[in-house]
Amino acid sequence: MRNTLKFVIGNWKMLSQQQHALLLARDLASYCKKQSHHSVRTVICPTFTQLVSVEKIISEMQIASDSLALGAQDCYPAKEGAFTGDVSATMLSDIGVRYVIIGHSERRQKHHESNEFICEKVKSALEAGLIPVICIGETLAERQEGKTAQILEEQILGSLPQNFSGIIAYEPVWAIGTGITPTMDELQENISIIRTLLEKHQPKTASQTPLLYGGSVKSDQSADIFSINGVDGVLVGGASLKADEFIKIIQSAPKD
Ligand SMILES: O=C(CO)COP(=O)(O)O
Repeated sequence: MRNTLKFVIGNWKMLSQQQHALLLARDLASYCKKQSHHSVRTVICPTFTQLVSVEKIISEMQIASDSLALGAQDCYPAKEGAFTGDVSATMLSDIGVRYVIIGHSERRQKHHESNEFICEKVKSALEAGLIPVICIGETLAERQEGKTAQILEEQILGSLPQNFSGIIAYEPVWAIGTGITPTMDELQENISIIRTLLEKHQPKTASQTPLLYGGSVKSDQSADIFSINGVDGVLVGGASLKADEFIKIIQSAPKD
């Protein structure tokens, strides 16, 4: 899977109002319907309240799921129960969601999510048949203290269950929403560190694990990011909310 398939995942965060979300989904679905190759998989992750209507658009337009798929931004690690305000992975799967972002730094920081809690979410997503997209990455302070490799190792060790199967997104916290991206050298170095850590801690599945980059990805540098050895895709925030910009990013992915 790693060598050929490229992922372009749009994380809409809590940034899309309903009307905008529906228009965006329609535009992206029309583009993906015309795509003749299936070596690029686009995944869009609207907020919970928009999942059903976006799923309806994708299914009514009969888009092949290997071209455009639906993702959620989080899930709770229990099948059901008295968890006010939460949504389980099974509930997401039941409405046609196929991917779920887990452990985004905005949740790690603003909702105080620990690696252990994230690991429970990953397990529940896998049990529900969803493909988890686990976010890892260092803060600016950790980077400045030279702790990047240590933090990445702690996150990989703590957030991933044994024989993990899913996707990893490297999102340096200081690059999210700031317009700043790592230099290509720094990105190459950190991608290599993550690959080595995966081989060490997840020896059975590391070679099959797609590794994405996220953090201020725009269409003018996405081709460079794709050209980095070991990068299998991008996780896009702000730029995924504009159809033309996001489509340019999809187009910049190498096609086999
Ligand atoms: O957090 C991100 C994707 O999950 C990145 O967001 P931006 O692309 O807006 O920096």
